[in-house]
Amino acid sequence: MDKTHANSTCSNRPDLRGEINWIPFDAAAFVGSSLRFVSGDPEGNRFRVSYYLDSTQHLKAKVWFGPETEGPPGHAHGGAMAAVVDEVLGLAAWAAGYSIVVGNLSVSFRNMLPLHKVVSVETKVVSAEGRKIMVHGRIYCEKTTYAVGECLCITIQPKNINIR
Ligand SMILES: CCCCCCCCCCCCCCCC(=O)SCCNC(=O)CCNC(=O)[C@H](O)C(C)(C)COP(=O)(O)OP(=O)(O)OC[C@H]1O[C@@H](n2cnc3c(N)ncnc32)[C@H](O)[C@@H]1OP(=O)(O)O
Repeated sequence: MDKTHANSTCSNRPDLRGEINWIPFDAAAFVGSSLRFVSGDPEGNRFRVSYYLDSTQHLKAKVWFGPETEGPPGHAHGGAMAAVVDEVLGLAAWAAGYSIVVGNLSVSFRNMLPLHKVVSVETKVVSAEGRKIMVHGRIYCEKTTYAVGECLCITIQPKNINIR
């Protein structure tokens, strides 16, 4: 699949191509292969995820919510959306150069997310004060916002985590 061409439509097929000027970001090469819960099964029926950096170096993701993310009939479980926000916003801090774990995560669910939908996740590191890195982001497709997240990340010593 060519991930370099624009795709701004809300297809029901898991087309995870990025938008114009997004550059593929290899999360496993960057932080190791431990991120299996959300992005570790690219052929599975839970999530399928592709990561990118946009032209301003902010981390973006295209995420397909498969049938195994179901909560309300036909729609994604809130925990599934929260898991995506947790991973993508945490990874955004890593991509910005901070070795972190997530200390506190706030997720506001704004619209029900239909299963089989490809959505985008945008992120922004909004502050860095001492060990506290604040990352904001949201899950959206075109004009619809499904969830908004605020993620307080705490820096750790890299030796406290083993990369696999
Ligand atoms: C070499 C590379 C390895 C690579 C490796 C790959 C990793 C690849 C990652 C990919 C991207 C991640 C994607 C998934 C992200 C997760 O899901 S991470 C998993 C979920 N999170 C956790 O399990 C974290 C569990 N919590 C902890 O381990 C510890 O509480 C923490 C967060 C490390 C903090 O503990 P601590 O180091 O003892 O620090 P502590 O002195 O308590 O707090 C430091 C400061 O932070 C504040 N703080 C701490 N926790 C909180 C909180 N929950 N709320 C508010 N403030 C807090 C404190 O108030 C304190 O503030 P100040 O007093 O300095 O003003």
